[in-house]
Amino acid sequence: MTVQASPPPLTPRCDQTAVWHALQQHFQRSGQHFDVRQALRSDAGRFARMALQAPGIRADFSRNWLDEATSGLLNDLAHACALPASIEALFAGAALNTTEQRAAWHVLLRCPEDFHSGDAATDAALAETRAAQQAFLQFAEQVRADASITDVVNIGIGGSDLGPAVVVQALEAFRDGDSRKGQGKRVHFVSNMDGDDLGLKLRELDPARTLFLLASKSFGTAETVVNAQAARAWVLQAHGWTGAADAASHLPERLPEPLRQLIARRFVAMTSNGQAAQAFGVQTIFPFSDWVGGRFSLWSSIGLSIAIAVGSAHFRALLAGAHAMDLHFRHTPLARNLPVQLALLDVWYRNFHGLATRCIAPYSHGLRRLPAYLQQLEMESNGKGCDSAGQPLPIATAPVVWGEAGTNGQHAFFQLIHQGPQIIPVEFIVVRERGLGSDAQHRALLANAVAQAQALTEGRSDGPPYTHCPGGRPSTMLVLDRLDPASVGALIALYEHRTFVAGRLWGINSFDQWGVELGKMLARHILEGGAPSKGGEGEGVMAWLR
Ligand SMILES: O=P(O)(O)OC[C@H]1O[C@](O)(CO)[C@@H](O)[C@@H]1O
Repeated sequence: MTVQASPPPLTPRCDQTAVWHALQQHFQRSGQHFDVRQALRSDAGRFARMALQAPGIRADFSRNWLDEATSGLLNDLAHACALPASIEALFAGAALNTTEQRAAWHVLLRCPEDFHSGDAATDAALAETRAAQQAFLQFAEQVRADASITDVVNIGIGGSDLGPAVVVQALEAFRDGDSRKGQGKRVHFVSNMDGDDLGLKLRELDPARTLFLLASKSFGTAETVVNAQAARAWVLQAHGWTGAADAASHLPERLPEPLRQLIARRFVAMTSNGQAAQAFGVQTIFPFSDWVGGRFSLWSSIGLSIAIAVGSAHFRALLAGAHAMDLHFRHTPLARNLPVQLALLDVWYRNFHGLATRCIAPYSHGLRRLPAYLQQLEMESNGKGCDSAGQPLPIATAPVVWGEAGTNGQHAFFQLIHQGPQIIPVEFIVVRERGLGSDAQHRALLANAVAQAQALTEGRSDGPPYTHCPGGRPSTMLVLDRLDPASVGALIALYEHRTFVAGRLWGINSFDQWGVELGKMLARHILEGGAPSKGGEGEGVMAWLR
């Protein structure tokens, strides 16, 4: 559905406010010399004062380079940038994606059944959204009940892969039954254009028992189209197709009726471009609105793989968790608002301390792909060099986000974080309740997370110099009570809102991705036989690849 979205509010960019200059002075005077180790030692109330609570998640900010003066100024900055107006604009469905004149209205997808906005256009969008949701959730239940299907393969990339993949992995414990006994579905994700991604999966699959979910907002993304075509060819060949192997020969109008029906049974699509999906041969299509951005789409029919894996009730619980975070974000004063405080910390570290990266360390096997998901969410949204008015930005924007599940990261890159010369803020994510392991295993895992945070702050100065760790290094700890649908929903919504807030402060349109488009355009050109750009290394490399 396309809605006539109102224009976004014109809010000041952070570096154009008077508070920015006050922050610069504060940084010069004292902010840059802040000693978190000293702050923790001298202030017994620091942890309690700096702890924040949001639905399903608690956050310890006390190990950050923040004092009251800094926090006060950062909160002033948020007000000076009219952040509350931006938050309202997000919820009102304003056209925040200015280059594409679209709203970024993913919050609407998680509104509970009984929610009425009181605004006719919003209620109409809600009604359409609910009908679409009902349809794909019903289908998910049908698939779950269909013993003839053992495997489901989601083919998509970027937001049409990472969001659902992270959630399915995180909620593995909620995927009922053993698929080998016909009690649940194995859910696979294929994204890479490299044929080995799909090829290796297909080796394990039975074409008569596999359902393909084609996840693509545009239904034009090269990786997804190529993989979908390869999957269609595989299904056709397995069912006796001896015709030509090229994709054009597999279009529905070229297939005999039984094979056309076969493709319609084996492939469904979640897309905003139903026409292209139909042309491919899909008949079961779950649409979603153009105001759902790719990296914010797991709440829409793009989340079908999640609903098949864990069931529609758990999918609704995921939405409810995200909605609870939406309410926190919309209604909590900025100083206690978790997404806002995380985004302000990003501004403080990136723009004042010059810290170029942030490490994500989920101490949870279920959340091991979260760093990859956040890379797209944060870097595709806020990795921009000009503001929404088209002006080049004189300030840094999104940090490089990276990471790995703890404790694996401890035995890989934590050495550099402890003793290397550059400072890398770490975001620990821990889950209080254990999963499948024993109590002892879980206690050891949590002890390691806390120990890392402590080691970063306290450091070490005894022993020979090579054992010294400077300490004083910043970290934040996010604590989930348990890894369940509601808290996973809340966690992802938290990151979405944090990304949005940082983007608004930097004056960025967080909802487009023109840099990615350039690469796509050039790849198409080269594939069609066009020469790579003149004068560079491009031609030489192409010669090697021929
Ligand atoms: O869902 P689509 O249209 O296939 O797009 C996939 C992904 O490609 C991008 O457009 C660019 O990476 C993402 O924003 C999006 O999530």
